[in-house]
Amino acid sequence: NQPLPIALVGEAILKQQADEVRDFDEKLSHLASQMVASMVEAKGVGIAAPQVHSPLALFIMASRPNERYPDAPLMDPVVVVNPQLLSASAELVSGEEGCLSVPGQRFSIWRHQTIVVRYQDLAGQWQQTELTGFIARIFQHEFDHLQGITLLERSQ
Ligand SMILES: O=C(NO)N[C@@H](Cc1ccccc1)C(=O)O
Ligand SMILES: [Zn+2]
Repeated sequence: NQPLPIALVGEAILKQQADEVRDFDEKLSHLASQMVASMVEAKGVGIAAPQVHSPLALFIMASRPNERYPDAPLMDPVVVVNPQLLSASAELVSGEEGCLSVPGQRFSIWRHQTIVVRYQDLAGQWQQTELTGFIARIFQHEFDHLQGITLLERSQ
């Protein structure tokens, strides 16, 4: 799973609405593993398929403490397919975000503190869970990418 080139803000792929994933096959699993390799190489804690030039509704969340995010909570990497945002707290929280498509910059972004989400895993099984804090932040950031939105459109 060779790392893939990461699209930079301004490229059309980052402005598109991602397509629903329909085939839960080995190609999908291979793309997910290439995304993980690309994210790890870039020291990221998340990455969305459009960022590796694939307009699919698919992203990785993999919060872990590293030099870019020393306070990030540790979680097992999660592959999120065809995500839906079911509900979001009225409470918003401002926090620092980076984006692998906007290298070397940080932005203060408002996000919902808590969200309830539904998505499919690589086997196509539906999962539903509540996320909060930094992991909810990563989900919202990646979910934006699938709608063609980057943090530049969100920065206060
Ligand atoms: O660009 C991406 N993902 O799209 N990667 C971001 C993910 C992220 C999201 C929210 C807060 C911090 C970090 C990164 O810096 O690893
Ligand atoms: Zn991003």
